[in-house]
Amino acid sequence: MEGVDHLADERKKAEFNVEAMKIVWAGSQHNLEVSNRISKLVADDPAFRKDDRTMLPRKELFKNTLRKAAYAWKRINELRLSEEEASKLRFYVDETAYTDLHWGMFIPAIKGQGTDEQQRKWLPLAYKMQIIGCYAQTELGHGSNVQGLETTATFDPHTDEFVIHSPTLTSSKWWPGGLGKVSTHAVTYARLIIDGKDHGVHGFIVQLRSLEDHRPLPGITVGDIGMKFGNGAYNTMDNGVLRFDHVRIPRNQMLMKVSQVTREGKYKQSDVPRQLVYGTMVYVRQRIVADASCYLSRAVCIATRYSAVRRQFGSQNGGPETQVIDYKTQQSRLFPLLASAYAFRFVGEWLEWLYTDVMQRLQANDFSTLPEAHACTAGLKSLTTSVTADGIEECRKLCGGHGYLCTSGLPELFAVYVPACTYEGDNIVLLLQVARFLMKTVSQIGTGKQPVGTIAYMGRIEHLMQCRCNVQRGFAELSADLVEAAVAHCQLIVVSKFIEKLQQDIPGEGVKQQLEALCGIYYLSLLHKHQGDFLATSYLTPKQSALANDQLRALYSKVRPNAIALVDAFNYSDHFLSSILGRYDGNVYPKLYEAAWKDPLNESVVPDGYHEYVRPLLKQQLHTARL
Ligand SMILES: CCCCCCCCCC/C=C\C/C=C/C(=O)SCCNC(=O)CCNC(=O)[C@H](O)C(C)(C)COP(=O)(O)OP(=O)(O)OC[C@H]1O[C@@H](n2cnc3c(N)ncnc32)[C@H](O)[C@@H]1OP(=O)(O)O
Ligand SMILES: Cc1cc2nc3c(=O)[nH]c(=O)nc-3n(C[C@H](O)[C@H](O)[C@H](O)COP(=O)(O)OP(=O)(O)OC[C@H]3O[C@@H](n4cnc5c(N)ncnc54)[C@H](O)[C@@H]3O)c2cc1C
Repeated sequence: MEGVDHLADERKKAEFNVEAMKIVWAGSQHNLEVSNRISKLVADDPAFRKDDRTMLPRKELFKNTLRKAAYAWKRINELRLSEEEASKLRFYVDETAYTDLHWGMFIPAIKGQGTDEQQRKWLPLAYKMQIIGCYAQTELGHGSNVQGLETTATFDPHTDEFVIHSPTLTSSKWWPGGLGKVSTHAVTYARLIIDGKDHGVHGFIVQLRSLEDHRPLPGITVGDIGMKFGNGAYNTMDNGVLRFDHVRIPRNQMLMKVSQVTREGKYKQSDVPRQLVYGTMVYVRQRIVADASCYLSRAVCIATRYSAVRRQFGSQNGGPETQVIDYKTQQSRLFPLLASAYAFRFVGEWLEWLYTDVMQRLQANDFSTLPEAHACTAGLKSLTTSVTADGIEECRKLCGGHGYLCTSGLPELFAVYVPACTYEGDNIVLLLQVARFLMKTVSQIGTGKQPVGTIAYMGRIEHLMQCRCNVQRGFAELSADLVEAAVAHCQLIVVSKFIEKLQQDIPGEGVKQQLEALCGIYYLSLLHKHQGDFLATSYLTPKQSALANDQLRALYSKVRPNAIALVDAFNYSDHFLSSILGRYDGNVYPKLYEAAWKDPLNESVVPDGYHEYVRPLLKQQLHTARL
């Protein structure tokens, strides 16, 4: 019934202060306040309706996204929202759009790789959205292999310009978000050619479309690459294709913080690592880790609330059937994901600190932690997006048949999220980077260079030092095993940061105890999943492994009465969750039934097509029956 909280009894079971946990999840009282205010602003505004997305044809869907982005920008300016509040508003609008790349990559690329003069010129235009940018790196023929990109930027000393060109079909830029129909400019990655010499991949600001009539500029061929996975989902984004036919740009539009080209055509490499040209990807990868905890927590919130509402089997003497959340199988699938959502939240906070620290060190020309930052951002992006994508799908399955309905919110959540395993770096390619970092660390053990930070534990690998085995032995041959080692390394980082979080002062009655239980579930579920490795290497005895499993089950029982309160602490509105199964009030069945009749297919009792295609069939069958 309307107005009744069908989960009230569950909420009464909570053994901790939910409001205090909301602050832990938000990161601070201030963050919680801003989230509450902006989330309500969006939820209360019908202009931000999103329950129709999966039913709109693509052109209508995309125009609707443009409308929402323009309206959001209007509200941001009317309300004079800060950058933090504006970012929160785009988050709660919850619709992938060209603005993600304008704010999330185009601007960071200029800030990270542009000179002060270039930043002064371009950032004010971008902040006012007087230009709209995208990040055009990937090509039809190359994405992972950045050094294999084919687009060229040839310096012309006669005109002091670069000539940007797409020499082959495979050099066509392909995938950049916002490129297909909206962006007026791109940070484009191309091979710098001076006097016939190839200096490798560098970033260039290139205008693509007229600021007067939005038509492509001379030499520019640009469009959308077509429909992607799922209805609605990522089809609100205009991922594009772009070709250059000898497009000329001024020399000062090469991003020159990392390296420069003088008027005379002399190439100068600053005394900074060339990898800083990859800096924008590192920035986004660390943000994607925080993003993963948001997506995973949304799916877990839906599946947990529905698991408490859903009853199936187990009725005693006509009493109520058993809540499916009480089945140990349901708990063993759901609670590790709940624990992972919290774990990723905390490792995301730490990674943001690591990234900020590296950026501050770069200011002082201290590049000592850049390799660790690359390995951590690459590895944790890979780990958290893989677990989150698989976790959203598991949450769909945890909801049985109703999880497959669009009104559950889970199919679209999965379709929107799953490319995160690929963009900003294919997850396996990134894990290979971590593996390379680990092997390099091992090769340095015994040379006096003690591992520190997240690899400090490797300093204790005595046996590797003694055998001095050829650590470079067949990296390619052993790469699958090395990828598993990389995953384990990243999981250790997540566990370590969860434990470090618990060592902080955490206010609120019972809050720390709940987080300790979730931390235990996180690492014991990993131990259970990988117990073969621990047993094979004698790190665990069979008895210890059995004890760990017993403790894991005991922790499930400890979390069970708090499960609903633990997902309430995510503080997601019904609008943001956009899920009948995940409604705060648990009023699922009446709302599912109500929603079904709103489907366009039910606008007519007899479906279009009956008279052309069904009735003749029936009549034919009737005729046969008479024979
Ligand atoms: C609340 C809101 C949150 C919002 C969240 C944000 C969400 C926004 C997402 C929007 C959606 C989509 C956007 C998507 C954008 C994109 O996909 S952009 C394109 C991304 N492409 C990639 O990631 C390509 C992946 N490939 C690479 O990174 C490199 O090519 C690779 C690292 C694989 C290989 O590098 P190479 O230079 O070829 O060579 P290698 O020999 O391997 O490395 C040499 C050396 O350099 C070190 N290295 C490599 N990369 C980095 C780096 N990024 N930083 C620092 N150091 C780096 C490497 O470790 C080697 O060092 P060594 O000492 O010699 O071992
Ligand atoms: C939704 C979406 C949005 C995107 N947005 C942007 C954007 O805004 N800007 C942009 O520039 N790009 C963007 N991209 C492109 C994205 O960055 C690339 O698709 C991604 O980096 C993967 O590269 P790839 O497609 O070349 O994959 P590939 O590298 O071709 O991967 C194919 C397979 O090969 C494997 N593989 C590749 N190399 C190795 C190796 N050395 N060893 C072992 N296995 C290997 C991979 O693991 C994978 O299994 C986007 C992509 C998507 C899906």
